[in-house]
Amino acid sequence: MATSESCAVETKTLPIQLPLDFSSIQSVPESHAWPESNEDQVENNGDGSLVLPIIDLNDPKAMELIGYACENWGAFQLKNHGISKSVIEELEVETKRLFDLPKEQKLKALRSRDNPTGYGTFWITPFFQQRMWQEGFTIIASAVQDAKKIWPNDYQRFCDAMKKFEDESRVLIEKLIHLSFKFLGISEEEEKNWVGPNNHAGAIQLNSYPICPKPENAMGIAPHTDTSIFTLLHQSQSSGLHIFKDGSGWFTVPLVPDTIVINTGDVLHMLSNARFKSALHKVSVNNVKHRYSMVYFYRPTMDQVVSPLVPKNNSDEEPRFRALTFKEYVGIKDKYLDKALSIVSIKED
Ligand SMILES: O=C(O)CCC(=O)C(=O)O
Ligand SMILES: [Fe+2]
Repeated sequence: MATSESCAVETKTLPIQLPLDFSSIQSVPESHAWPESNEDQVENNGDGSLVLPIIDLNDPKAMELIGYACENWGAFQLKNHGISKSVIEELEVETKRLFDLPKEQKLKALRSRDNPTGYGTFWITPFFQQRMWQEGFTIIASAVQDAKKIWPNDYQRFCDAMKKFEDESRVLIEKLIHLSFKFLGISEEEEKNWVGPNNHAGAIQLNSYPICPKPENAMGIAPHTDTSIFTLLHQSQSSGLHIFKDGSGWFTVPLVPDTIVINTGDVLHMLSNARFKSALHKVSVNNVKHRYSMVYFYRPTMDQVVSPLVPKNNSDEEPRFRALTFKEYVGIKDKYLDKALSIVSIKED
């Protein structure tokens, strides 16, 4: 991974808020009550007519299928993704070991204004009045520093599990970049600027959603898009991720054994000149199972310039976004959240 300076997931300007001590909670407190959270949570795929694509990476048509999914959904579930079962198992064990600790223990690695890594609430929390039913742990570059604060003598297995997850995730995402760039007609020469150790920054986000006494009144994570190129996500124990499809509404991403969820983020949306969606997604909670998710974000480095790559191959198409460094985009997103993409878009006269 790159240095922490070059891939902050969290902002340095927003206030730090403490997660709730879920272990002692019997009801949803006022601070965490979302009266309307479920009003728009209608299932649209109940009749099975339209479901998030499940793609086999070994399919000879994988490139077209991935391109089609990115254009229409901004997301898909992937089979034969190459992330080993043992890596996922260790990741689950270590994530659970972390979040099962008493709150005081986790607070030893609480994020601060100057350090965007470690334990805390989801980064969009300050944008909402109500709080979310979630606690998280962010890893940038290396987990060692934060893990040592929590387990001074027993941090290595946590760090090893995270490193293996990151290494295999990176390999997979670079394959997906190759296929999706090819689909978009972006040259292999250009692709070299977006892959490899010096041209990306990775981050891991571990999320825990404890059992909630009144899930219809709570929100796991509020709707947002990721700032990444691609995001890779493993949902553990229970489904709960929902993706918004234009013209149709919210879809639940079911738990499908041996698949991993992939979604496109804001940067790929911009690179593709808005041909690929940046998937709007949110998380619901439940009253039966403690849910966990383990997420890997593949992002550019802070100094990389993001601008639409497609028009270079197609002179008829006007760029829809202005060129800016990734650092500038992260700053805009930290300030304006869901308005960020429209702020950097070039308005038609
Ligand atoms: O828990 C999930 O399924 C989604 C998490 C998420 O959206 C994120 O970490 O950005
Ligand atoms: Fe997300």
